[in-house]
Order: sequence, then structure tokens, then C-alpha cells
Amino acid sequence: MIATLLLSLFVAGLLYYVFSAIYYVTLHPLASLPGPRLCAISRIPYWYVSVQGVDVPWMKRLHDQYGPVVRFGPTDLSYASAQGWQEIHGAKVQEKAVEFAPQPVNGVAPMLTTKHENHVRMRRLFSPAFSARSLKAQEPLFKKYADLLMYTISEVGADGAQPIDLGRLLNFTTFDVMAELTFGHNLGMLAKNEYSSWVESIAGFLRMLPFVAMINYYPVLRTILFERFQPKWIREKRETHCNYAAGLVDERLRVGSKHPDVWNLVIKEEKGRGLTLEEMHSNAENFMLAGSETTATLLSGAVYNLLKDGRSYTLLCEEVRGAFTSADDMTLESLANLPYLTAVLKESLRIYPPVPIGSPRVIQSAGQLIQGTYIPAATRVSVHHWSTYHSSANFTSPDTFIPERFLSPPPAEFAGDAYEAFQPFGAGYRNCIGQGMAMHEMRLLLARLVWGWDVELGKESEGWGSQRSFALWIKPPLVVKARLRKR
Ligand code: HEM
Repeated sequence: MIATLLLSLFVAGLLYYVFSAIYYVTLHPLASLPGPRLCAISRIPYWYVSVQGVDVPWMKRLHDQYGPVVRFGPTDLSYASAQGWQEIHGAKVQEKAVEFAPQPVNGVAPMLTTKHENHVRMRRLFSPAFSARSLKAQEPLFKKYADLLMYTISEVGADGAQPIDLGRLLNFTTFDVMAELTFGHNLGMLAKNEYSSWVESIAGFLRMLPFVAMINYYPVLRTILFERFQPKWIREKRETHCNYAAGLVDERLRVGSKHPDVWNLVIKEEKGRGLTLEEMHSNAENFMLAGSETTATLLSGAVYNLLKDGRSYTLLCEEVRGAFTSADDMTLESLANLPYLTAVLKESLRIYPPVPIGSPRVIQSAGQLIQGTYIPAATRVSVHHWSTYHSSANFTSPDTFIPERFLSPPPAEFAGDAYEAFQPFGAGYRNCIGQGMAMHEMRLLLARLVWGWDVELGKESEGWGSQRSFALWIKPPLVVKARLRKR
């Protein structure tokens, strides 16, 4: 009797799966869109590559084969075009597909992942902390850490006698900066030349992201399996991580601060008091990751590409060394006036975007036209940064590091480049709130490095560029030798 019941259930499930597979490839509104047949009936091919950290080149291969739009799951579309940015991130309100972000332990989503209505309120509250005026007030803090980074390079590298892992030092710097802005004091990583266990655990957290996405994507997995059988150690690890950040925020609020950190700039505004303590906790944790790992990654990529190329490294050195007689003259304004420095950072963002994947939005109830095709409600649509920037349909010699393409005006050979397709900080009203801060921090740290040091790539890091990613890149050590520049 039980055997018959189980068999019937199995056959019913199988029939359901077969009929829905036929529906997805024939009658479904997305059936006419290009992509592998297997992907049209299941998301398994995507999960398979994403748990291995190789979904970025996989998606690029799909775009090369199928063009600027690819159906890579039954209801998932990836775009690689300027039009994709305009139509997905334009004026129309789109919700984010939140199943791709881990749910915060305290249950309160940060600005990055919260629903539209809440996002508008949070963005308004946090905006003062990321304004041009605030950045100017924060300038001495960035300078202090640039000085400390230079000192550490000299100590650890023994003036070129010892190889250093520059990627690690850049990570220490950007995390210490962000910690001072969000917790009121740094994590002491740069001073001790040592990872704090809290930051060290982030790489492990990134590797969990595809599993989190998979569990959230299939509600059955979440309710039947994960919520009941989630290993205790996973829950505890995540709680410890979040509670540590929450504790630091509480302490900062209790002690107060005279510095222009995020909370002073938010709370001093009358309207800033509209944030709850839980919102402060989850946003602080999010700022730490969104504002530190990304910036350090981009700087590591810029140094790697410059040193591999040699030619652009020489040009950058000439520009920076010719512009300043003292590192103290490097200000927000004077650095922003160096065209080659900005072009190097933009080209680095193009060739090695710190966020290489797409950030899916869910089409709302009325459906929407994208690239001339009607896309029904509930479809997840995103622009894939890596595929867009490495497509020869958008950029001349897309895989070659050529900062000149971002000079104004660019050389004639780049006249056809689709600059509007380049949106490394995202586009529209949910774009990166910290992009001004990131650009200043990156300009300052890169300029200080090439101004003070002759840098050489270590042999062990020649293949540094080939990396796996779990939403963000997993970076191997970036080994360099840095000799104090003779003046
Ligand atoms: C090179 C450095 C950076 C890159 C490439 C980068 C990239 C991005 C991208 C692509 C988004 C949009 C995500 C989406 O559409 O779902 C974003 C959002 C965001 N970024 Fe950045 N980011 C960088 C630096 C920073 C910094 C320094 C901060 C400072 C805390 C920051 C904080 C945020 C926040 C809070 C959001 C969410 C904004 C919102 O939803 O309104 N990022 N970033």
C-alpha cells in the first residue's frame, strides 16, 4: 500500500516535471529567447558552476554564443548591453531578487537588499554621510591610513629586500578605514600586519553564498531541510559574526565620536534619527563588506594590470611623480585632476570589476519591454558586469588593459566603444552610494604607491588574474617587491 502510494507520488512528480519542462521550452513567454535548452528547464547548470566559483566565465561563454541576452534559468535572463542598463535600472521601480542575498541574523535587511519602500527611506537617511561635503571632512582620515600603508610597506618589504603580499596590505587598509567610519575605531590590522578573525571569516562567508542562494531559491529546501537541519555551527558562526559588528556599533553609539564617521553624519541630521538600532547594526555589517573588499580588490587588480603591462605603469608614474613634490599635496581635488590616474582606475574597473556578476531585479506585475522583447512578471533580469565589459560588441580589444580608452577625448580606435555599457558601480537609484568615497580612496592609495615606490610584480603572482569568484573575487596573494623611489 505504502509502496504504491510512493510510486504514484514519484510518477506524478515525474510527469509534473516533464510537462513543465515541455512548457518552459515551448509555450513559456521566454521560450523564444536564446540560451541552452537545459537552462530553460532548470537552474541546475547555473548552480553547478556557481558553487565551484566559475559562473563568471561560464556566463561570458553563454553571451559569446547567444548574444546580448541569454536565458540561463527557466525565469532568469542575463543581459550584456548598455540598453540592458537603461531598461532594467531606469526610472521604473524594480524590486531586487532578495533570495540571492543572505538574510541578516537580526531579520532586518540593510539598504543594499531591503524592499523598495524601505530603501527610499534608508537611502535618504544615509546620503549625508556619503556626500561630497562629508568626503571632504573625511579626507584627513584617508590620508592617515595612506601614511600608515606606506609605513607598513616599508617595514614589511624592508625596502625591496623582502617580497610583500600587497593585496593583503590593501585589504588591511580599506577594512581599517571602513571600520573607523562605521565603528569609530579601526581593527588594528594594518598596524599589526595581521587579519582580524572577523575579517578573515569573510572569505568563508562568500563561499557559502551560492548555497544560500540555492536554499533561498527553492522554498522547499529552505523550510524542509535548512531550517530544520541547518548545522548548529553554521548558525553560530553567522551569529557571532553579526553580533560582533552589532557590539562595535553599540559601543560607538555609547562612547560617541567627534570624527566625521558615518553615524555622526547621519545622526546629527534631525531626520537621521529615523534609523532603528537594528537597521544600524545590519547596515554597519554591510558597509564593512561593500566598502572595503570591493575597493581593495580593485586596487589589487589595478596594480597587477599596471605591472603586467609595464607601459601604462610608466605613464602613470610620470603623471603622478610630475604632479607632486610632496605627498602632502595629494588632495581630493588635485588627485581628481590627474586624467591618467582616473583612466587607470576606470580601465581596472572595466577589466576586473570587483562585482563581476549581475544583481537581479524582479519584473513587476505589468511585465516590461527589454531590448524590444516583452518580459513577463516575476522574471529575474540582470546586467552581467564581466560579460558586458569583456564583450567585443561593446569594447575594442576588450581583454586588453588600455587606460587610454577612458581619456577625454579617447584615441580614435575607441570611438566605437559603448561607454554607457560601463556601470561598475551599478546604475539608477540603487547604484553605489559609496562610489565617490571609493574613487577618492583608490586615487589616493594608488597615487601614494607609485609616487613613493618602484614596484615590481613577483614571479609567483604572474598568473594572479585567473581567479574564482563567489559574487566577489577570491584573490590569491599579490606578491610584489617595492623599492623606495630615488629622488
Ligand atoms: C570599487 C569599489 C566599489 C564597487 C565596484 C562597488 C560596487 C557597487 C555596486 C555594483 C552596487 C550596486 C548593487 C546592486 O545594484 O545591487 C553597489 C551598491 C552599494 N555600495 Fe558599493 N561599490 C564600491 C565601493 C563602495 C564603498 C566604498 C561603499 C561605502 C560604504 C559602498 C557601499 C555600497 C552600498 C551601501 C550599496 C547599496 C546602495 C543602495 O542599495 O542604495 N560601496 N556598490
